[in-house]
Amino acid sequence: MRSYRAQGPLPGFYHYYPGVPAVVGVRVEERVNFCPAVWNTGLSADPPLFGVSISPKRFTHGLLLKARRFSASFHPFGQKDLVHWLGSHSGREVDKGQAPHFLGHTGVPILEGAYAAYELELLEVHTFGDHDLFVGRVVAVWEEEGLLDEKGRPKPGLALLYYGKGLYGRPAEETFAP
Ligand SMILES: Cc1cc2nc3c(=O)[nH]c(=O)nc-3n(C[C@H](O)[C@H](O)[C@H](O)COP(=O)(O)O)c2cc1C
Repeated sequence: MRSYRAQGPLPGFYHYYPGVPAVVGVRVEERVNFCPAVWNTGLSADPPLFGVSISPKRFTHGLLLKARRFSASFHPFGQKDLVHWLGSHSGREVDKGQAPHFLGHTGVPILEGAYAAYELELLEVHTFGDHDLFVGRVVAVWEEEGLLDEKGRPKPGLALLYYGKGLYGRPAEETFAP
């Protein structure tokens, strides 16, 4: 294998991809915005905590601090064009609230078409380098039963995967339970 010493920002810090992007939905008064975040992770099962790492450059960042609640939704690969559009335009320039969505129990906007979504209440924000980790407590869950298997997992081959630098894919339909 080739190796090189890491100095400063890496040209491609993406070797842990492909990842499943979460679409972060946030609303402040009438303003609705959506921002895909592939830097997302479960943090705790009990209580259910989920985090998204968002750059302060994003319009979403300021909205999250104001709203203190947000959604995170997970989408089929068929929605790749929409997810890519949401992730390549800023709410500062376009109204991404025009994307089809509904409001959850807590009033957070949830992008239509998801196989699953969380409603989260913002618990803490921690800065790690050039991104801030927004940690939310899951207060409601939405699931599209027809898109999930009997254990609540997305059906094989369904989820949208992000490979970085504008490349998307989907998982194989073949699965293994060793
Ligand atoms: C698939 C995908 C994943 C992304 N993941 C992140 C992420 O984890 N964190 C982040 O800050 N930006 C991420 N971005 C970039 C933002 O989504 C993008 O800059 C977006 O246009 C910001 O919108 P806003 O300015 O309306 O908040 C991602 C973009 C794409 C396309």
